[in-house]
Amino acid sequence: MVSEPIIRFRDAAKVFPGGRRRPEVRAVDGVTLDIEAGEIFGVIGYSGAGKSTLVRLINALEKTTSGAVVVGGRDLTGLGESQLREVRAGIGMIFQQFNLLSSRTVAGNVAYPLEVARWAKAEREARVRELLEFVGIADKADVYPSQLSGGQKQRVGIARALATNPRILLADEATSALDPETTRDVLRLLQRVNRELGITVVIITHEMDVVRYACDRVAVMEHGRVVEVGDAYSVFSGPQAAVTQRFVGTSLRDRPSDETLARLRERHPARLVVVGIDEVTGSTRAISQVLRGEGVEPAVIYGGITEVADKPYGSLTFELTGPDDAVDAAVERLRAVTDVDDLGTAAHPRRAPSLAARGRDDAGPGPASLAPTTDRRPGGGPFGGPTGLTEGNL
Ligand SMILES: Nc1ncnc2c1ncn2[C@@H]1O[C@H](COP(=O)(O)OP(=O)(O)OP(=O)(O)O)[C@@H](O)[C@H]1O
Repeated sequence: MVSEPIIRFRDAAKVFPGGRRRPEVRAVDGVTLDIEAGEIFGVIGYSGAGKSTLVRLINALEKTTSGAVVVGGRDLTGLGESQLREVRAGIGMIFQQFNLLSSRTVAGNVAYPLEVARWAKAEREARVRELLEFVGIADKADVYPSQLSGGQKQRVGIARALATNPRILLADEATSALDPETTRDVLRLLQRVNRELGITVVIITHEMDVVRYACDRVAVMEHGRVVEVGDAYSVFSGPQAAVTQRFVGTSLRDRPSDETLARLRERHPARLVVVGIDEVTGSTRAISQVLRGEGVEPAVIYGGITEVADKPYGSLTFELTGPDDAVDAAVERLRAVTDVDDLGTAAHPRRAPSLAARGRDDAGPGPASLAPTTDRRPGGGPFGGPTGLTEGNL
């Protein structure tokens, strides 16, 4: 039997009414989306896209103005406050700013929801110990939050969110205040929460690397709408919506910008081609075999390959040196195995249309409000990112 999705949005909308000077805001605008039990689901979008509002509809911190949100089979529309409390009891949440109680110790913070739920003291203490072990900070039980690092604070946040055995954990920009290494640690912990405890995790983020590293599926949001949804690999290896292409571009930076290309042409005047790398058609092995043809000398001069959902993705820019007809034949052979953007030669440059859209190293940083935590140096995503084959190290 196929189980019902644990979270369903049915044409859900949340409109914040305008005032005398403010227009109304359609923060969530007609979202239809299923999140399956047991998955790690990412919601990605730039600031103001409606991610936080969407996630607040799940635990009924906001109510839909139209449409429906169904959680664990219960339509939240029309539920009374006591029924909503029951639904909320099955949902944990963690935040960017951790939201810990500064006057309580680590153990006191984790115990708090158990006190509210009236657990007996002995059971409470045992549960707190178990949770602190699970998140790896048992030695900090008696310490106050101010004495903890960001990563440790988020571990406390996770332990607290798990205290009452929720089925769903919502993580709203939970790693945005953390450095790349700590981000990875916290995402690994969320993966353990998912795999070992069977909890459905919903991660809200503006960083593609977070989705790339941790999520099974992803929804891309813009202006309150879900513009693209699917498994993380398909969405990021073949981005359809312009906003998704921007996320891929700012994260990977595997393709040369116009400026970089001009510099590359000075040093590499022969035929340049950008060759797509993916797990199916454009494997590096297939590409190497194709290029081993007669009379052509290939050299990698730019590029980046990264992993999306454990599968390779990116592109390499080659300079192909040799007689024109041999190079033409090599380009045709390449086209048979993968996507190719033919940039021509320094003497006869060609502008590849697909370069305009995807993955250029000058792809804009996004709106000014895009948090500056993403390391945008070529080859250096928050997690080390692509393999870093860029101009500088060739
Ligand atoms: N309580 C509110 N009243 C009025 N407008 C709101 C309210 N909450 C959110 N909005 C507006 O709804 C839109 C979506 O906001 P939301 O916080 O959901 O976006 P987001 O994608 O989470 O962005 P961020 O990461 O910056 O929080 C924004 O234009 C925001 O100003």
